[in-house]
Amino acid sequence: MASMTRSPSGTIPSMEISHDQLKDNTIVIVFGASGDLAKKKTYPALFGLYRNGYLPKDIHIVGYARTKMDDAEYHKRTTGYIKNPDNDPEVTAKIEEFKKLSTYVSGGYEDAPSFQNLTKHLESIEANYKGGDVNRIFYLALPPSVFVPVGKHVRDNCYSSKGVNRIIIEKPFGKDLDSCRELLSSLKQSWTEDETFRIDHYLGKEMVKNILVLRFANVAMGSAWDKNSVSNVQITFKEPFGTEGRGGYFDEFGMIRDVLQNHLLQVLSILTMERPVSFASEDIRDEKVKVLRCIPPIERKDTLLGQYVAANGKPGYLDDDTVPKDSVCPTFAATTLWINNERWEGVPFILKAGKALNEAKVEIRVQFKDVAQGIFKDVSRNELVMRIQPSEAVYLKMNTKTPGLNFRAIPTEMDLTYKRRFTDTKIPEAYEALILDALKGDHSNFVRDDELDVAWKIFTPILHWIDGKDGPRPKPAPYPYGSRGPKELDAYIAKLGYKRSAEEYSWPTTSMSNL
Ligand SMILES: NC(=O)C1=CN([C@@H]2O[C@H](COP(=O)(O)OP(=O)(O)OC[C@H]3O[C@@H](n4cnc5c(N)ncnc54)[C@H](OP(=O)(O)O)[C@@H]3O)[C@@H](O)[C@H]2O)C=CC1
Ligand SMILES: O=C1O[C@H](COP(=O)(O)O)[C@@H](O)[C@H](O)[C@H]1O
Repeated sequence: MASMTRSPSGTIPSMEISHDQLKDNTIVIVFGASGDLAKKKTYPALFGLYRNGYLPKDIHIVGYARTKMDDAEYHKRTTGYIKNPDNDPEVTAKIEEFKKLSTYVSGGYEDAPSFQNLTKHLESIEANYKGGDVNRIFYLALPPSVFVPVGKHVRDNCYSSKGVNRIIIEKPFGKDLDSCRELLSSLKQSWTEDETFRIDHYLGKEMVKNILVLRFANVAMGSAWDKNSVSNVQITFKEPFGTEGRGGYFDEFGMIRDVLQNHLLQVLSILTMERPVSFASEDIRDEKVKVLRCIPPIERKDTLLGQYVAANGKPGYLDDDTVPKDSVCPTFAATTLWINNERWEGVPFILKAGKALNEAKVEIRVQFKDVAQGIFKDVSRNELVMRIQPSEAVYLKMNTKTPGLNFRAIPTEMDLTYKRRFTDTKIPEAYEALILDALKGDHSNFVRDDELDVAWKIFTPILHWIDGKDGPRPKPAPYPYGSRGPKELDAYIAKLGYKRSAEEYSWPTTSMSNL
């Protein structure tokens, strides 16, 4: 458990690690090493930690999957996404070092002998470790359908008898409330809560972590943080690419399970929870669960679904060979959540996410209420925007007098763009931060089982409707690849009280000659 200390500045508390931190004799085993997550995020994050000296001494990484690959192919796949745009020789040399400590074993997910073979490989590495315990971190970069057999086989066949064992599993944790409960209880038969780390990588993102500080270390922010000041909140996830080649996974899960039910709901819970007693993981997660319990299940009338179609030379969702031709799987979803507590009653929280949209952007937009009418008529509303990615930023849209001899209000902003404000800071990738947390044994930024239970309660009825469990499946509205989403979106948001700026808003500079 983490304990609180004062930072050198004496202002923002910092965390002192008193977890079971792994320092040496540790192997990270990546299951699903042939896959998309492994190549795009897990291995680049492991490399980032290695390069900066954060991994335990004598670390080894063992990839495991069914695909047969030789070492050259394995290293090509797992280092292909490591960024080195200028071919920096120091990075190139580190990549070569990294390859030397990474090996691959091929095997199945359902049969004991495959896992026994993996253990032999682990033991051959550990034979060179100098005395003491040997620690094993099992990272399941796999589809949820194999979490249970892999979790069980690893526990039965690969568990280190003299050292720390930890298992990291990826979202989505099940497909609905019942399957999540089943998944959790099956895994609990093999792994303790302390050994289990359920990743939602949005909890590792810098700006998501910053929400706690922005809210609770700023009196000005705290006092405007409720239904008296806030009109509506939008949490938006936009990706400019489709599901190309991932249809096998995506078509079964859809946009709500892929992003809304986990990433965006986590953001919402931190944005709306009450002040935790401390930064200790259980205190934070207690508050998140409390606020989630105030949210009733989403209603059909509060949901807008979409699916992208071919446009701008790009294929539609149904054109992908891995997708059934008649699929009604939503690749876009907007839903509204209501929090029935004293602070938030009546404020709509609009969660929207889509693939194949016009830009890459994840942001939180808190729109405040209209200013009292009278001397100011039709001035724009204040908005606090927290841009999670790309280019982390927080800006507050405010009205200011136009400079000069007139007396007119125009929208401007107070802007904290990280790149400008923190010029020499490298912001860690979410997976770097989370893998390091797991090595330290810190659960603060991982998902607790009761959080999942309440999260699925909110989403299960709407998902069953979309899955066609209680009637015909709803047909998503088509939207062109590269567009802003279904054409119904603007009306959907406006109905919930969102008002666009009265004046044309130009950011970050305004030319007075255009006014
Ligand atoms: N991709 C991403 O950006 C992100 C993914 N995730 C999560 O990570 C997990 C893995 O995702 P991702 O890497 O994209 O998925 P992949 O489809 O790439 O699967 C990973 C690997 O698992 C094996 N696999 C695939 N399908 C099956 C199956 N039906 N049964 C058994 N094994 C299978 C394959 O390895 P082999 O056949 O060689 O054994 C594959 O290379 C998912 O839970 C996803 O939600 C989370 C965040 C981001
Ligand atoms: O979990 C997932 O997240 C990624 C987006 O992650 P990001 O860190 O790049 O925002 C998404 O593409 C994928 O579909 C989903 O499974």
